[in-house]
Amino acid sequence: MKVTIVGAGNVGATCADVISYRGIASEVVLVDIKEGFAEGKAMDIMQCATTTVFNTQLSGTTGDYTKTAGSDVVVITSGIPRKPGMTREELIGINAGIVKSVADNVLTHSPNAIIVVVSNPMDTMTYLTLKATGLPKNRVIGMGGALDSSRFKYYLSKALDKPANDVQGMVIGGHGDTTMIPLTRLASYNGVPVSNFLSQAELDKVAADTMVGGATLTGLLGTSAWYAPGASVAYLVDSILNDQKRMIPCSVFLEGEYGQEDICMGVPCIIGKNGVEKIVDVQLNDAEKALFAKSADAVRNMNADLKSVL
Ligand SMILES: NC(=O)C1=CN([C@@H]2O[C@H](COP(=O)(O)OP(=O)(O)OC[C@H]3O[C@@H](n4cnc5c(N)ncnc54)[C@H](O)[C@@H]3O)[C@@H](O)[C@H]2O)C=CC1
Ligand SMILES: O=C([O-])CC(=O)C(=O)O
Repeated sequence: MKVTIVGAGNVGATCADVISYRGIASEVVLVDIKEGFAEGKAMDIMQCATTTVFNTQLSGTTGDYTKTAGSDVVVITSGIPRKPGMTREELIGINAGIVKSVADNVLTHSPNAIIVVVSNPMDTMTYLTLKATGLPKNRVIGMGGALDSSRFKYYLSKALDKPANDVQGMVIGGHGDTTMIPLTRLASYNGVPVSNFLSQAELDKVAADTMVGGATLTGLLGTSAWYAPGASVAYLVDSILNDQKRMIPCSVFLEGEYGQEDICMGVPCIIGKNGVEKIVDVQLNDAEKALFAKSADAVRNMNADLKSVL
């Protein structure tokens, strides 16, 4: 199976690295516009083949999309990341044009690919990709919920003082500092509701920390995060390529689900070889429904800014 990753920067290269050493795909092509950059990243990762022990064939190209031909999955990470103090939404002006032209280029050579959108503001970039390409909705998937959920589980595990892998939880809604919805009511420690162990104030803090998880890292690092984002993309790609049918919150096109239409937002999805195979309808309570509607209003406002590119 072949994966193309456009953008060989922090997130793209990390994703290529994880896909390679975990043997998720047989071939990975990295594409970037910076001369020699994707080639260099691919060569560096390939030189891990005998130490981390993998057989994935990784190559890089400066903008030659013929090398991406026949990809099963294309990941779009090209664009600028935010700096401390910025929101993801502020990136739309530059990233919309980049994402649209990249989507056109990849589809010319891989007309059957499933596209995973990572560039921010991710929900709006996913909507743009869907509208600009006219692809069926199962083949355009925004990655954000997998990452936000892994951060949620990290903060829950810290509050519980228990291993993160014993914690279950999910974040839905928009992938923004104020639009994410960590579902604390449904989170569990090995099946036992976390409310058995944590007070409401502790749960509220976990939710608040999760929502600004990306901003916290941006403040610490000077640019946005990449290890967990890259690994989260690889996790999603694994479920597609290996038809794992995992339930992963992803930003997908809604047509009435969760009370929303004509928008891409994070909801739990079954992800398999056909991309989005099902949207799982989780019964939200009234407070969660209100948060989802508010989140949708914010994402819809952002989508309105796409008028000049669509
Ligand atoms: N959805 C999510 O959960 C996450 C999204 N992001 C977003 O992913 C994007 C990438 O972040 P980083 O990798 O940290 O940035 P980065 O700056 O390290 O890498 C971006 C790369 O894209 C390349 N690029 C720009 N225009 C291009 C084009 N037209 N064609 C091919 N390559 C092009 C740049 O040369 C650069 O190497 C940002 O928009 C960031 O906000 C980052 C983390 C998580
Ligand atoms: O915070 C950012 O700008 C990058 C991102 O989406 C994340 O790490 O969640």
